[in-house]
Amino acid sequence: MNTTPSERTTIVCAAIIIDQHKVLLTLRPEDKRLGGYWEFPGGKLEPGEAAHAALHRELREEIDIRVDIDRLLESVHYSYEWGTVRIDGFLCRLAGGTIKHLEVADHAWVPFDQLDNYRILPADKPFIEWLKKQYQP
Ligand SMILES: Nc1nc2c([nH]c(=O)n2[C@@H]2O[C@H](COP(=O)(O)OP(=O)(O)OP(=O)(O)O)[C@@H](O)[C@H]2O)c(=O)[nH]1
Repeated sequence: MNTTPSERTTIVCAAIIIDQHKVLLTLRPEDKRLGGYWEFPGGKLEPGEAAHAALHRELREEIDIRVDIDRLLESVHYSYEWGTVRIDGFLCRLAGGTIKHLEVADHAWVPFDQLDNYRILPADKPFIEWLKKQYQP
């Protein structure tokens, strides 16, 4: 049976958490696919799971924080050699907790004008470009 492109797309939620003109990036562990790249915390939706619920779950599992979700910034489609992802990037504010490295190798609060210094997953480019536009020297 043929599958449509949407059936082959992995849906991922990502939290773009902004605090005092800095954004939170997390470092993927070396033993994961695309290890060593920086990304926004988040992950794959489980079957039947809503995006907001997935985001809260992933943030608890990966770094043990809580957020308030403001809005969906953008859905980005990107094809890696192993498959296509749709990343739903949500603008968020920190609501509680202290960051722990439960499933990440490191974290950084990055000023928008220093994002180019980080090796970030290529799919995240539209989010990065949007953040850089928010920086007004
Ligand atoms: N969390 C996250 N994933 C991203 C981003 N950008 C991006 O391309 N991805 C891709 O989306 C997928 C998310 O998978 P993941 O490995 O983080 O999710 P997960 O924790 O649920 O997966 P796992 O249970 O297989 O370990 C990965 O293929 C990752 O490369 C991003 O900014 N944040």
